[in-house]
Amino acid sequence: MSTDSDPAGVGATQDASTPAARTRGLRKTYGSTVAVDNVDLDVPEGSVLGMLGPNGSGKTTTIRMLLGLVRPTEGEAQLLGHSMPDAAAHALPEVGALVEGPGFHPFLSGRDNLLRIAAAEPRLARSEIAAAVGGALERVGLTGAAARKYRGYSLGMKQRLGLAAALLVPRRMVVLDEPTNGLDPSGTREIRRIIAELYAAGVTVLVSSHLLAEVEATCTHVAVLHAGTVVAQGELAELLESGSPGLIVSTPEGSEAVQALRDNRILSRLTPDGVRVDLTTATAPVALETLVRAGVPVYEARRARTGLEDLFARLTQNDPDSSTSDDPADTSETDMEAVR
Ligand SMILES: Nc1ncnc2c1ncn2[C@@H]1O[C@H](COP(=O)(O)OP(=O)(O)OP(=O)(O)O)[C@@H](O)[C@H]1O
Repeated sequence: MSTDSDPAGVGATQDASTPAARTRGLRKTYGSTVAVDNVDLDVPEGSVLGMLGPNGSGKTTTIRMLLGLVRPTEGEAQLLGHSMPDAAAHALPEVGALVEGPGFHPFLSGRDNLLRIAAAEPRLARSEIAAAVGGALERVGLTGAAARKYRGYSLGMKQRLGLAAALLVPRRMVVLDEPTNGLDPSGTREIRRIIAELYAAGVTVLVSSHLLAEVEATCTHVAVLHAGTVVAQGELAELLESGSPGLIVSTPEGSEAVQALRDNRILSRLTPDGVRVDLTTATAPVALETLVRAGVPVYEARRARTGLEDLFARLTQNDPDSSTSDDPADTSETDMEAVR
């Protein structure tokens, strides 16, 4: 952490309780387009925070402001305690980032591109460069393609190379903008593994995604963006548990089902998805047994969406680019690939 004299007032003032990244009243406009509006984001130190939002919700713009690549129209952005973009030189050496357009040279091989980036990395001694590049290529599964020219790489290989560049040296924080974009299912699994490794090593990770299932699989915290604004934020487990637990029962006799449950003091209501049983008033087996005993045919019973799932489904239901499977746990990796 920097303790340099700081006449511009842009240096770090960070203790253990300070978030690794923080924004207050962050806003960015492009002409009449409001890309980000009044965003207050906290990325706790040591967390994996998923910035979740449909396409165009402001994820990339927020990340770019945090990394000092774009100057906010209004508000503040702090990275590792440093004000961005003014103190970028203090914060960025400790941050690895994968953002759009990483600027690789098309006619150089993957390895040579990384060697160029590694040569400009102040934290790597000359004698360490070859091993760092080899290690990063290995980590993202690109060793076999390292000698091929970048321009021949698939989108997934380009993503992997960008990730390798972000992981050339150990970092305090890693920022990944849609890292699974263009990856096949095995590539997606590798990204999850790398994020889990970073988390285990105490590295703070900020990762954006437009898929709830993706965030559920990798993150400890989540911030949901919609139309440039944070609409929900907190620990993933808490947000997933928000809302009362419920069971959705599919039956052609909905009214009879609700009546039978009511006769047994079990709360339920008819919804477009089926009969929603309030599981604070009975367990699922008891509710189902009640229905069966009353002669109500039960075609299917499944867990109702949590508050977060509900919220995200509502935000994305008109977005053709987003996966809106009824049950996000069902979103297969093939689906994830298909929606990009
Ligand atoms: N340089 C720019 N000039 C004009 N408009 C922009 C610019 N960058 C972003 N926008 C607009 O700001 C809004 C937010 O874009 P942003 O890329 O931050 O969203 P996103 O959530 O990252 O979306 P995606 O997942 O599609 O990348 C969009 O309406 C976008 O068109």
